Amino acid sequence: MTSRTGVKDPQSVRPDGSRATPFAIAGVRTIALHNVLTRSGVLTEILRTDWPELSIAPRHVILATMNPGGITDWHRHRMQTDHLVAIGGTIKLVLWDGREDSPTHGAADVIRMGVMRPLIAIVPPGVWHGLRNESGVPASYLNINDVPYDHADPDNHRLPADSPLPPIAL
Ligand SMILES: Cc1cn([C@H]2C[C@H](O)[C@@H](COP(=O)(O)OP(=O)(O)O[C@H]3O[C@H](C)C(=O)[C@H](O)[C@H]3O)O2)c(=O)[nH]c1=O
Repeated sequence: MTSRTGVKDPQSVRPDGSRATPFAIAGVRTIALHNVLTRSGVLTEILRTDWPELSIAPRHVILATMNPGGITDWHRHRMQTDHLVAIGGTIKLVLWDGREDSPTHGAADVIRMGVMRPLIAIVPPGVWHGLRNESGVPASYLNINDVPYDHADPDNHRLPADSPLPPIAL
């Protein structure tokens, strides 16, 4: 209930800036990336196959650019595990667990992605997800995954961006 004193903030981050709470959806996680200041600018390692946190063999990489305010459909994959990395602009990634056999079925999460605090957001198969470009400029991301895209039989199932089914808005 809202009182005249307002609603107190819960803890959202730890003193080191990491998330204070685990993700609600089983299997959703992030890998922190690190910017290195160089003589000429900034350098960021995006992915190394010798990282122990990496649980896929990367086999397909796409670069996608979203227009300012652009939004994708809700979609999910049967086989591929998306590894999403924002490389320009600010992107809101919204996730909803549609896996009937999941212990967190119905749960939702939000991950904000941008180059200021780079990360890999990992989306397991079966988890509905959609992206919104929250910045006023084009926003780009890489999707690194483990199943080469099949043009004749795409591993994509969709709901409209404004579907009333998810418990959370894109
Ligand atoms: C993924 C892909 C797509 N395409 C073609 C097929 C369509 O004509 C067009 C757009 O693809 P799609 O409608 O799948 O794009 P989004 O809905 O933005 O979704 C994409 O970005 C989100 C975050 C995802 O997780 C998907 O894996 C990825 O498909 O590019 C290709 O030619 N090659 C490819 O590898």
